Amino acid sequence: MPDILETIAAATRKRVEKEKAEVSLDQVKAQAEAMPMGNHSFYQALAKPDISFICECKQASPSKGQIVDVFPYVDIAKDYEQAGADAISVLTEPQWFKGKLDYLQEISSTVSIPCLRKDFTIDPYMIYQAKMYGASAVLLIVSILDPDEIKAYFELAESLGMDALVECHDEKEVEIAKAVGAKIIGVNNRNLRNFSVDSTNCLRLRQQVGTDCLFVAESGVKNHVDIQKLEDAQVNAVLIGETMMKAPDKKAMLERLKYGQD
Ligand SMILES: O=C(O)c1ccccc1NCC(=O)[C@H](O)[C@H](O)COP(=O)(O)O
Repeated sequence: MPDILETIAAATRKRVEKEKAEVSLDQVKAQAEAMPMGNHSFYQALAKPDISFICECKQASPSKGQIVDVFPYVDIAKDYEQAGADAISVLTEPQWFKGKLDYLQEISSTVSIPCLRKDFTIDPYMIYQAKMYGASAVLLIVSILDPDEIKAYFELAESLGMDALVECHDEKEVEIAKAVGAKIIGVNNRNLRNFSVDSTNCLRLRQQVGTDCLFVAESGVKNHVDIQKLEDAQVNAVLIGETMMKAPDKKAMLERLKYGQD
């Protein structure tokens, strides 16, 4: 029986085929290539000496179902920026995360910090779309791509002036990410096949990733103690979804995460 990740990847393949029938690859490619190189570097936003915060805009997820009922995504993104987020992750997957490419376009044209297109990239078409809709970076999940695809997609993103967050979950995937020359490696604490979250996963893989590339810790981050452990492990950035989405006051939550209770 296919697991959720395979199910989402298969649904994404179908979705992309439908989108290609509406707007051809040639059209998307021409539009993406005609766009200027972006002003907001995802890599630079994560490379500062202190830990960087990537705050996520998502209404739902497969593991949590509906996270928030009301989803004023542009206001949420503006709040993230004002609260001091370094980058914003925007879910564009429609079925399980209730995301949209339009959200990416509206958010990226409103804020002045880089936006990541958070989706299940399985086709170059999605990378051209990401550029068209204002992304500064795309997500490449190692477990749904083969190494040649990761390398080709990573190079395509760079040729369009974007970065790639190459996401891993275990040692084998980190080896693959390093071998293709990933410049930003994310380690997900969430096992995307069974939803279990182990907050020690990124700490365990920190050394293996090394310091030649940036390291992003993903999922399950709840409080200042979690952040302190990541800082101690010299993690460059942290990607936080549910905790930020559920916080009524984004600025207060980001301050609590950074500095602890006041
Ligand atoms: O979150 C899920 O249920 C999920 C299931 C299958 C594939 C991907 C999934 N989530 C993507 C993510 O990893 C998170 O959106 C991201 O890292 C933020 O996690 P969190 O802070 O725990 O919301």
